[in-house]
Amino acid sequence: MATRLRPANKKCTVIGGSGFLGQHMVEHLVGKGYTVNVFDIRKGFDNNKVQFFLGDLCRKEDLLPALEGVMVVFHCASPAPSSNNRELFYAVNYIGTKVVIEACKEAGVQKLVLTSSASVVFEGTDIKDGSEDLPYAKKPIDYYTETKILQEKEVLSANNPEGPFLTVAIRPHGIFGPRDPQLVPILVQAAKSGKMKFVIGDGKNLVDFTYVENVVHGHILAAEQLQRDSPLCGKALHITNDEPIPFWVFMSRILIGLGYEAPKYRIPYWLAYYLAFLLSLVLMLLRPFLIINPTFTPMRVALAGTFHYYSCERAKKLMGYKPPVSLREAIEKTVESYPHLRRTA
Ligand SMILES: NC(=O)C1=CN([C@@H]2O[C@H](COP(=O)(O)OP(=O)(O)OC[C@H]3O[C@@H](n4cnc5c(N)ncnc54)[C@H](O)[C@@H]3O)[C@@H](O)[C@H]2O)C=CC1
Ligand SMILES: CC(C)CCC[C@@H](C)[C@H]1CC[C@H]2C3=C(CC[C@]12C)[C@@]1(C)CCC(=O)C[C@@H]1CC3
Repeated sequence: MATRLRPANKKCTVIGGSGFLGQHMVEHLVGKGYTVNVFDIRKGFDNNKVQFFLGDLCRKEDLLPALEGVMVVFHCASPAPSSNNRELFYAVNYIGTKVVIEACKEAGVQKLVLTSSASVVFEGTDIKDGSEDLPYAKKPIDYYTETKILQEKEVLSANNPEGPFLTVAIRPHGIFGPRDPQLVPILVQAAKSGKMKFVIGDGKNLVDFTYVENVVHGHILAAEQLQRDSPLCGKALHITNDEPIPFWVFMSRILIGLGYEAPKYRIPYWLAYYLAFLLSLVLMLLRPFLIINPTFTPMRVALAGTFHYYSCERAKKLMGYKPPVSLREAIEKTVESYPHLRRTA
């Protein structure tokens, strides 16, 4: 196994460090004795142990000051997946990532760890224990995923041990945990407005949900073990909780934990998908007059009604990954962290 980073090499930058995953990354890195720079378009929190650099990753001149003397860059910035802004996804995830690579090389950064997504291979049909060797989706489920594919390809092909500039992509799936602005808040909002009554499909489809601290652990392991001649160089690695769970069991545990009822009726998958598709067409036609962001989108129905879980054998074998937090503990910690979303009478 490769040697760990020496203290002198422990200066890093977290691009997207104000976001959900980014903030957890920063806390763990500081706890492990790293000197941490945060680069983001917004300041998401206060911490006098880290240095903030505010700017747009699409601008090299904004990035360069945040990369001075830095050995490792973690790139976990992206526009929110629920956004409809195609131009923004392309500009930030694809063009912006090329700028990140250029800036890293210019600043002498030696390692780039990208937060990719396991969804880069998902086309809306079942994936069971999928490995990293599955081909990229030819028809990605949305534009966010299309640009995550372009981004990952850029980062992995930039790997150049001679540089040395070493790259690796971490592919988590369904990240959840304290302070997540997406999964639990959207679920609770849907429950509050009476929309969480139906299980889509037969409820048996297994999905990976990954606790944020396990995702952080996977990133830090990869950074520390990314060395010239390491088998991690230029590779993508799934990082999951390694405990796939039926989608609706997971959702029900969160809902019940927060005092809401679990969905109890069934709707066939194809019916839910076509209803969501029809709704999205109607809302598209209405867009010049009225903007509504629906809870049920074809993409969410596909995520809720199909099997999609991934093998993390490669991460186990190549870097000794083992999720530190079990799913049971992760759900408990998550539920406890949202007292403000708990049902009141
Ligand atoms: N949340 C999830 O379930 C999953 C997320 N991912 C990936 O993990 C990464 C982190 O996601 P989250 O923390 O959930 O998202 P987030 O939205 O909480 O954080 C993203 C951060 O990127 C920043 N950002 C966006 N555009 C920027 C720009 N042009 N310049 C500088 N900073 C910019 C935002 O201000 C935000 O702080 C993303 O790359 C996402 O694609 C992958 C798999 C699953
Ligand atoms: C209303 C319900 C049908 C579902 C509510 C929960 C959803 C908001 C989440 C369930 C699976 C999640 C997920 C993502 C976002 C939030 C969910 C759709 C991602 C799309 C986030 C970005 C990725 O890279 C992939 C994720 C897959 C799972």
